Amino acid sequence: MAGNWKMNLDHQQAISTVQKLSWTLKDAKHDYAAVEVAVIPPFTDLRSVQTLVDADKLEIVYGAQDLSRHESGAYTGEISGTMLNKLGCTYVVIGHSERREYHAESDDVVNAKVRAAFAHGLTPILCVGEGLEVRKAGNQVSHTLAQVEAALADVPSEQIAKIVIAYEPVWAIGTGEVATPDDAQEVCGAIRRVLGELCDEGAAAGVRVLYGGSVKSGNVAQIMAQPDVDGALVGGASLDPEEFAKIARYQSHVVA
Ligand SMILES: O=C(CO)COP(=O)(O)O
Repeated sequence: MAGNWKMNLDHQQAISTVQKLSWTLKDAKHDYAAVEVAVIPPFTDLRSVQTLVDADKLEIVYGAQDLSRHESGAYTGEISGTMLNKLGCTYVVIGHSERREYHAESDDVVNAKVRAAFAHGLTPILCVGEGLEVRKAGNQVSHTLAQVEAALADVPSEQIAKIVIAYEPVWAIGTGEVATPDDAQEVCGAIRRVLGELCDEGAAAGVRVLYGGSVKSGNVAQIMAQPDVDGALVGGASLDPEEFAKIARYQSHVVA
């Protein structure tokens, strides 16, 4: 379960949020081996989160929301994979729809960033998903698979086996309009099939495919019950540590 904070919470708020998340999960005796918990704060929070996680030996992992495709140099405002690695990041979100839309990130840029992440020992959380027009036309599967294939062009199969893919239908992000469990399964299942073609079926079975878009504690269990949904990339609901802890603990509130 990964919490994408987007442009919310400064470094002081980050410390109290991660502390509360960790206490809540500790009280509930959360099994981190069963459900990994990651936070994805803004760049300016990462050093504070690293210091807290290291000092208190927390099992929560963390990552960044973007990285530069470049190694170093005259790229004002950009952050390299080397820098994120040094901050102890496990993950980096790549190709979020907000970056594709507001920063004109093309599939080529996304592909270069995926390769840069792997080159620096970071696990990409590659975001893909269709907008409303594509969904209305019924082309969500072909659109999303084309994004996956473009993002993974020339990425070696050993690396593809380690990637995390987040299917985030754009019309479900921040709208309260959650995709139905069947909608999520349709595209997540198709993503896994194409991963099987790009590496092999065994490796594809082990890739974590997440769903993202208006996930809350009240709807996460039905989505997680789908065979090809392995986790969630949570936006708004991850800003509240108690709510995010409930999402991570979805197994404890499944009604049998
Ligand atoms: O974009 C998302 C996560 O990356 C989803 O955001 P919301 O959970 O706020 O809809």
